[in-house]
Amino acid sequence: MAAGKKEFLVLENFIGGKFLPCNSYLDSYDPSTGEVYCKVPNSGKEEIEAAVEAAREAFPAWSSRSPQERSLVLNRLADLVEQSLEELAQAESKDQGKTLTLARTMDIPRSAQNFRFFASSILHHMTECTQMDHLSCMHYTVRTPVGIAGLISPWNLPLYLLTWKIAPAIAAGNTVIAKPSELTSVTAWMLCKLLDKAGVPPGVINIVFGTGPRVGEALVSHPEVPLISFTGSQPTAERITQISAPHCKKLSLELGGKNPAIIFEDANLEECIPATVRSSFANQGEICLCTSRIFVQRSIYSEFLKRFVEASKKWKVGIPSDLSANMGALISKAHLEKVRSYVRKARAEGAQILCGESVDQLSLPLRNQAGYFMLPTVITDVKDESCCMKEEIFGPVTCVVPFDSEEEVIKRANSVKYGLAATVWSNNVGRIHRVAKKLQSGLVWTNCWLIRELNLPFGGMKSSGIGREGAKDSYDFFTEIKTITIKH
Ligand SMILES: NC(=O)C1=CN([C@@H]2O[C@H](COP(=O)(O)OP(=O)(O)OC[C@H]3O[C@@H](n4cnc5c(N)ncnc54)[C@H](O)[C@@H]3O)[C@@H](O)[C@H]2O)C=CC1
Ligand SMILES: N/C(=C\C=C\C(=O)O)C(=O)O
Repeated sequence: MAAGKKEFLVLENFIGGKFLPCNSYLDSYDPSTGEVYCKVPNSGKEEIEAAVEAAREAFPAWSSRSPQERSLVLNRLADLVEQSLEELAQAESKDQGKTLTLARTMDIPRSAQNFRFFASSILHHMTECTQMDHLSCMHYTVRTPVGIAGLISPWNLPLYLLTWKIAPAIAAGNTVIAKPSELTSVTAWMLCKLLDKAGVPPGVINIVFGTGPRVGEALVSHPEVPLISFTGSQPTAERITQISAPHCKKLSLELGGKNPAIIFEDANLEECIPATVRSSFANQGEICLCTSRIFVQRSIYSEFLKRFVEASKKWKVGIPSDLSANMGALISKAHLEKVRSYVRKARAEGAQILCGESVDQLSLPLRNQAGYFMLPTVITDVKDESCCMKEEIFGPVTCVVPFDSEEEVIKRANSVKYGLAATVWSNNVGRIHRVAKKLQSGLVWTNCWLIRELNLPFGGMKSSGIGREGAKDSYDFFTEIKTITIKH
């Protein structure tokens, strides 16, 4: 390398158990500095063809292994991810912009847990049997892996969401072709280095890097990939649905949210305020489960707002390696501009910006001043019809509005196209059950946020997606069911 010339981390595709270079590469940025630091393969149809061939060859042997044998491999992968926790967390934080603390305590531990969880749950599935004695018949169901699974994941929780798809797919006996987001590909590439040691045979997990329109569409439209699991935005899901429709592919779509927090006057504000700050701003607000509409009962509205703004101002934005930071950088310049534009639109509509963007000053070290940082921003005096109350912003921006009655708040909470996650804060158990049941939301957390039970269904209603993931739901999705009738 010539003096003064910058060295980049150069990723390679992983196909058939081998790292393979690509003809062209994409720039990948460090969100905390705005500088290019990594080159990501810009793959296309050719690489998908090679991956399909490898996955097709690996399928008969892998799908014939017993669940116990596959479970051992998944457990070894979990061990290896845990052993590489620090290295993976450092890489995830640099690549995505999230704090090192969050990558260490949430992203990477959960990635290991995904493998360990499905290593266990695959051992416990049962099928059904019924009898028709009057016809001397019995009927039973069998489940078989679907084949080659196409897995497409986003940039907000890169390894966490990728492994949430890979683990159940291979546990059920499928082989996979995964396409991580082109914005955050590094930890997926690092995972490939662990596969051989874990005993994953060549071709069982193939990872192909590149953009959605090029390599993503080549994967989705491939006739030999009968199943697509996708997490990302609603417009991309629409496109995937269109492309896969002629092939009648199985689809699981985990999409966005416009998640309400409903705070009744009997809520414990000591617990509710810090939890709602976290649910609004964790991971820079870049989690599909983040709160972005806070409905507060009028009798406690002023007190809540004052305390919530105070707490939001203490949610520290810092460089990702700063262990005292609560929030790092947003994913990209384009995304930062998009999130900021919502704050400008709110102001133009007459809303008040109580803290954050355009109100407070962000202080950053010199080398991070071109990074994609933004302060946690709280908006009020905003109408339910405003785009800030309707559209997914996917950044550190949350709106706080008052409400009067239970009936009214349910109606308003349900008045958006999304239906992913809600939180309800109250000490009245009857009210909690009533409200939770009436909310159009795949997940409702009461008096808490983001406590995950991986056994139970995860997914959204309305434009938040199709299908559910979890122990039984993922098994159902990644297998085909057949009913067999025996006359005896
Ligand atoms: N889980 C969620 O709710 C997420 C929501 N978003 C939302 O989406 C917005 C845009 O973010 P993007 O990164 O552009 O999300 P996206 O939905 O475009 O990207 C997600 C994944 O889909 C792939 N992809 C994109 N176009 C594709 C296509 N035509 N065919 C196949 N794969 C394709 C991408 O390469 C990436 O791997 C964000 O501002 C946010 O509002 C983004 C990421 C996650
Ligand atoms: N799908 C997303 C988050 C999932 C979290 C979980 O399974 O615990 C997302 O942010 O896109």
